[in-house]
Amino acid sequence: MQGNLNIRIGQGFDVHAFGEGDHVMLGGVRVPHAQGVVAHSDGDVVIHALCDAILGALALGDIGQHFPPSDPRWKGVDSSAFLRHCNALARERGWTLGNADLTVICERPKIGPHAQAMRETLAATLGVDIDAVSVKATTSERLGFTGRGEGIAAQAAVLLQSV
Ligand SMILES: Nc1ccn([C@@H]2O[C@H](COP(=O)(O)O)[C@@H](O)[C@H]2O)c(=O)n1
Ligand SMILES: C[C@@]1(CO)OP(=O)(O)OP(=O)(O)OC[C@H]1O
Repeated sequence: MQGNLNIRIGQGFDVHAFGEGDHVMLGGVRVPHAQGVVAHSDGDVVIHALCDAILGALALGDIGQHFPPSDPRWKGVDSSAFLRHCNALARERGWTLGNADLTVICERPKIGPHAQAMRETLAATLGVDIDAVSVKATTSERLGFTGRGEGIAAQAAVLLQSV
């Protein structure tokens, strides 16, 4: 028996096309790369997928409804602000992040060397222990848009638990 423990799950997915630039923001970490991404904000696919997972668990829509791409306030903004907002929505409703499991899908850049920094940064932004945040990566074996190096994708799964 779980007693009075309430839990919610959520999942999120995001994609950005590669474009001009010399780095990509991933999980709040600046990762050097031969290209940047095309986005209204800083284009952090990891944080965007994580925000959508949290919003999904709360049944509160998606990131584009909270931060419309048509709104100039979000132009070039650090996506950590979106994550703090989604985390606050959860806390206000009596939920805390149990854990988040994140997967980055791209051929390049290599994520492994940056995964620990992403975990630390995301855990600090969310106010949770680093053990609650997992960052994984996979190529798509050169198949599809990620395989051709046209863009980068991220998936997120979260569990929220009642405080
Ligand atoms: N952008 C990426 C993609 C993958 N990795 C790591 O490489 C390992 C092998 O990836 P496969 O797609 O061949 O399964 C895997 O363990 C990933 O952690 C990476 O660091 N960056
Ligand atoms: C983050 C927002 C902010 O306007 O824009 P983008 O940076 O383009 O990213 P996307 O993943 O398309 O999510 C929609 C928007 O909420």
